[in-house]
Amino acid sequence: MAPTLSALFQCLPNLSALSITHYILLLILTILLLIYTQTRSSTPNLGLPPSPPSFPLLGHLHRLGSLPHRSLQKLSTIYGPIMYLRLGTVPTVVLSSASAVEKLIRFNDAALASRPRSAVADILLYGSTDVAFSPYGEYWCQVRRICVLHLLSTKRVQSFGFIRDQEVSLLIEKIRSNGRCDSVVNLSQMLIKLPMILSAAFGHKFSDDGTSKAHNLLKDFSAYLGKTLVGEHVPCLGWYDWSTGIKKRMRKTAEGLDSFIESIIEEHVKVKREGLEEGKYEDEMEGRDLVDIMLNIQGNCVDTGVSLGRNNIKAIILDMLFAGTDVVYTAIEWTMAELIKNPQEMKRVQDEVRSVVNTAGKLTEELVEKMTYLNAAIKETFRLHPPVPLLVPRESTKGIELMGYHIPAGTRFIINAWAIGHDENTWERADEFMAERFLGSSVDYKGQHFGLIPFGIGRRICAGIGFATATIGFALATLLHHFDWDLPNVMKGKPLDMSEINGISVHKKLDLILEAQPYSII
Ligand code: HEM
Repeated sequence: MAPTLSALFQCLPNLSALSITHYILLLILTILLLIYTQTRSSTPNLGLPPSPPSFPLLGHLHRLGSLPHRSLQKLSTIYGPIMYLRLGTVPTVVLSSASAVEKLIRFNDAALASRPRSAVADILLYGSTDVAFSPYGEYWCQVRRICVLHLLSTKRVQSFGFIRDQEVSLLIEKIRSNGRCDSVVNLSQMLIKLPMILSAAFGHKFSDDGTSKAHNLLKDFSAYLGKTLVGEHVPCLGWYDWSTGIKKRMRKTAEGLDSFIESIIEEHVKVKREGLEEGKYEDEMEGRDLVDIMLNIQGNCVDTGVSLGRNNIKAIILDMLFAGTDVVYTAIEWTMAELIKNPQEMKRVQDEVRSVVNTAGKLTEELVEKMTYLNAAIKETFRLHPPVPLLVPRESTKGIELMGYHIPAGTRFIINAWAIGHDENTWERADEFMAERFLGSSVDYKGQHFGLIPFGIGRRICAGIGFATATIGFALATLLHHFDWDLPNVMKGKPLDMSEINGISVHKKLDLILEAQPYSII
């Protein structure tokens, strides 16, 4: 399959924003590249995995398209579950099957525990000093440990149960009061205002305005983290990023988020200062939120071995903020969309939730854990719509032998969790939503079953699985218990639009607008 002109243009974002001069420049460049387009296979015989034809200079960048998880999955049906791509100058291996990932992680977890340097993460995450993008090493180990210990451990997650309860009750109240005028609800817009992580991690109450503002910035943050900067991959085309103004826009988003996080930190500093002045502030960690704890550790590396500066703290807060709001909300939205698309599944889940709650008298997180059909529906959604479909890229720190190929150190690894979830070799009727496939099955998403890896795998697996699943399960059970959900009359009989919009987390493109009828026990 020869690379096409239109395919090339797909990889270059925001072309519509370009002037005619840029188009002409690009056209000339493209023609030059086409003149030099070579052979059907660009893989030199170095024992590397199969590779599609490529352009000189751009390599396979143009193959990513606007939804890379889908483009790469299509390519994998031709070139196999392990493919070699050259993204500009960046050697990249893409894995698209459970068995390929299992072989990779079982034997090479440590060699694959680092992240590649990313110019986007450097701009947005204070030089990649957060947990998710920092390279493997002592700093990563310590900051991950701090987050797990003080925010994400099972004990801490349980202790935030009352916050989830409060926030979800508020959401239900908002939907009810909206329903007094109109039973049609923009559920997506309601969900983005669920500020559970804000309250849990930052001990902070935000207005609807505050959470909406933060959410809009986080939406851009996600979109940028999912982008491929041309100049990062092909340094001599760095002018292209400059000409589109993308870096300038990224910096603006970073500044917006910075001032939001500064306000959180400043409030903590003020409370601490006032407390100390009044002799009421105790230094013990128990009961303090993550920001307090990091401020206490700031500049003091005796206990932890790392010294946290203000920017490090902000980077870590941003990680938690993004994962705890945007990614969690994405999962709830996809599950509701699938249940609406599959009314029989909706009925089974809702019958289960209501029967459990009606018997117990009140919904609790312990009860949610026991709701087998609801939990099966959540797993099925993670399979079909992993919120972070390409996980977060890895980079090999030493040479690896994998499936008969030799992959040198310094190679980027993309693991396509979306392709794995849609793989007919692992899943029967893979494109259908069938929650019951998980009933009585031990398959879960905690990194032991390589066919279902929405939270990743190995030592860089998501640190917030407990927080995420407690929030998602409780929010969904409450929504399904309190309301009957359907499409609004004008949309009935039409297929629900499930288009996606790209980012590091992949959202539903269109808001989920539903009719919510309050449920009452007769
Ligand atoms: C549905 C919700 C979520 C999904 C699908 C998700 C998914 C992921 C994925 C795919 C990774 C990369 C794993 C890898 O490289 O193998 C990751 C990393 C991470 N996640 Fe989550 N996540 C979710 C929620 C959360 C929450 C609520 C938090 C914390 C508040 C969190 C904190 C983290 C952190 C700190 C990392 C970086 C781990 C590391 O690099 O060591 N996540 N997550």
